[in-house]
Amino acid sequence: IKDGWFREISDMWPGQAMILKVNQVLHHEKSKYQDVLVFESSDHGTVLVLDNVIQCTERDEFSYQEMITHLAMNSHPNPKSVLVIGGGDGGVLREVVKHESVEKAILCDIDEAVIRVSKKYLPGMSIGYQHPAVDVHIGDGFKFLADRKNEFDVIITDSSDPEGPAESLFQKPYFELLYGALKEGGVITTQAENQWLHLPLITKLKKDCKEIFPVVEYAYTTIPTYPSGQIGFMVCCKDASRNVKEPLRSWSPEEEEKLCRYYNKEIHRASFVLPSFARKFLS
Ligand SMILES: NCCCCCc1nc2ccccc2[nH]1
Repeated sequence: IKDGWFREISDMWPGQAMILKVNQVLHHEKSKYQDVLVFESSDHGTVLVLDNVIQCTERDEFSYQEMITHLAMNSHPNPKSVLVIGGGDGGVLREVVKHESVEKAILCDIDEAVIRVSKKYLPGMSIGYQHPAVDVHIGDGFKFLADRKNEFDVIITDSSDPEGPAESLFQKPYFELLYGALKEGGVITTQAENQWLHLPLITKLKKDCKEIFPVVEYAYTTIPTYPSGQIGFMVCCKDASRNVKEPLRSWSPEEEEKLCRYYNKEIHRASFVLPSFARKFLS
């Protein structure tokens, strides 16, 4: 932080940077895995930063949390057991428990510092931890999945970027583990980066997933404080007949209004519609 501004400079998005005005640093520590920073911004609420990369801001986190969650949950007929890998802020859990069918929601994040800090400084997201169906496991998601077979209806990988502790969550062996941990008809979503910045990575990711899952589709959401203002998801299903581009279940318009600020059944469909420069690599 210099002269009261935070700059998100990274070689993952060369030559560009999001810059946010800092009112006050609330917390800064070196955890076992990464540098953890929380600051009060002038206009985007409280901001969580891991290794100098913005993970979420109070102003726009709902876009990402709702889409990564409901694209999966509403593509499943009756999700009862759900696993979240990463997502230590608790925002995805907050979204998962909006579905009455959920009987068990487990969150596995490698870094206890992210959970601790989110509970203290991000109450609007960490509220997800309070639900009775929720269990928390601190550890490597990769290892957690290795001995779980045929256990989950939905698995959401809310990871940070490939540079850092989440590196293994972007490689084919991880998707093999996801496939094995899912029950039949299971659905996954993963944080799958930005089509303007990471098209080769996303293309490789889709190729790897298609060698494992019969249904693989890339969708994206708009989120102003992520690099280039949007981020995508890989949505996969074990059931070859499932069309994940259409919500299998949906709330009424009134319920949608009450429950979500970004997700709705129309944007579920729209989020899979890609610009031509990306579609030709991701069809
Ligand atoms: N450069 C885009 C980064 C996307 C990060 C998504 C995200 N936000 C998170 C917050 C807490 C823990 C894990 C998280 N994963």
